[in-house]
Amino acid sequence: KLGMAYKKDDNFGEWYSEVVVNSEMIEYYDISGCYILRPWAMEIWELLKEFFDAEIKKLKLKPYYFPLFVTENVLQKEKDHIEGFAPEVAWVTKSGKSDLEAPIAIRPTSETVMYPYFSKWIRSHRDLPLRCNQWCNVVRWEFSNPTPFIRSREFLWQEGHTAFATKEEADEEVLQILELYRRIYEEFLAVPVSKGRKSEMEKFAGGLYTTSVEAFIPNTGRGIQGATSHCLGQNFAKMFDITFENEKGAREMVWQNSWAYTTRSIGVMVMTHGDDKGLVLPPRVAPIQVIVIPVPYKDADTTAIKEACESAVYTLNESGFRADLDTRENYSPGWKYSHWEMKGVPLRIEIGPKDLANQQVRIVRRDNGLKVDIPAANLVEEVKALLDEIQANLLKTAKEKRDACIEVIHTWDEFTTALNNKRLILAPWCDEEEVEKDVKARTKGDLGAAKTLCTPFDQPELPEGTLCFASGKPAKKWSFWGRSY
Ligand SMILES: O=C1CCCN[C@@H]1CCCn1cnc2cc(F)c(F)cc2c1=O
Ligand SMILES: [Mg+2]
Repeated sequence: KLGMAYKKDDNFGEWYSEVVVNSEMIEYYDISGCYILRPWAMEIWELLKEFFDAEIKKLKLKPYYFPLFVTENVLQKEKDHIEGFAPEVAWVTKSGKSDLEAPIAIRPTSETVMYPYFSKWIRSHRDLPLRCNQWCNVVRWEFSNPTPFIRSREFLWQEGHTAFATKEEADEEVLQILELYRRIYEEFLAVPVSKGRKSEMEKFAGGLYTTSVEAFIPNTGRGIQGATSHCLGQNFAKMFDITFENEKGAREMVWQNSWAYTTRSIGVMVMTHGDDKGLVLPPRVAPIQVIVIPVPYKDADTTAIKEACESAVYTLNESGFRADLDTRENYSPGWKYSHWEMKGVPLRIEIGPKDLANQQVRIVRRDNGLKVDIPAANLVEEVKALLDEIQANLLKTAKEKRDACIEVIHTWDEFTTALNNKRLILAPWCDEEEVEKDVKARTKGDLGAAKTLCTPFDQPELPEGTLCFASGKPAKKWSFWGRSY
């Protein structure tokens, strides 16, 4: 079956589920909250990984792989930050018919797995910095509505865990990694994000401070955390006794960071760019950037047409583009156009008898549907220019749409109105946690409460005497507020 049953602006949830399945990214699985990631998704994950891995190698990160399992007592070690998460932890309690001596947890994150060994490996300042990254899956048995890529009980991520002798080094790396996350979203996924700091209430409880890149989904009016980079301070060093002998022979605790992005990033891209024909892929993450389709005619030279298609694909691949051709005899050109539009391929090239005769090809853009006939001789430069333009256009369009959703407010009434209008709210705040809790309580509802998303590093001017929208106390900063995923 071709074409979408749901429209993005009419029924976003159904539209999204249909797009991820029809584009062959996701297959639903018989365990709720678990999904099969098919090649069209995994190839995107691998393109992102290729970029990120190369960048963190420049920052001297080393690849590790730690076990999937954590013992109960080790997991419970970090009491306060775990107890809030306890319901999400998945446990192995049996092997075969027999019970295990003690239940074993499946990692929901790897601090407690790694840090006992950081304590063992770090003795002297010469052992620092320690820079560890692992690509793996994690399991969090969440109960809120599961959504492919966005909220699943198992997901793929990279988790970086580093240790430094000084806070300055840790602070610097937190921001270096956050910039890589911004690049993942804006330069690859063409999704605009805001860099900022989480509030004391929203930060990782086990850490010192949390920074994040925040995206926004206009259709639902919800913010979504794109990635996160924490400075853990010396909290985990204290808990796991991770100390080093400094140059003067004195013992000190290390300063640590941890940071991650996940397969959720793919879902944010789908939600941002998809339309009523299906997926729309930014070229830099498109597994196929150009699909070439022969358009045979009753008495035309089908062999010559096919050869022209093959040579176009060859030329594009030789020039470093991900091009492919669809010569399946059992599907019509029209069917193929819809199929590859559903899969979000940025450019389609059609070659028929007329194109052959005129030594040209017809190129069709997926993002805006524009068709251009170009001389076959200019194929590579035209394709490059079009792909670059599509990449830039997708980010620009998404940024304009997101910015159009931002509403600056100054009073409680303006806040609640903006919230009901699915806006991304920018509000002056007194930075008091009690007020944050109060806003959550006052906005409770079946759509979820409003919360702070982040305090953007890029702060607008805060005029003297500006009051907090919720408490009326002197405002200290501008923060993004809204409902979230
Ligand atoms: O967010 C990151 C980046 C990568 C490494 N971890 C940090 C903090 C993760 C915060 N977090 C998040 N979720 C959790 C869920 C659990 F079931 C659990 F036991 C613990 C946690 C938990 O610690
Ligand atoms: Mg969670």
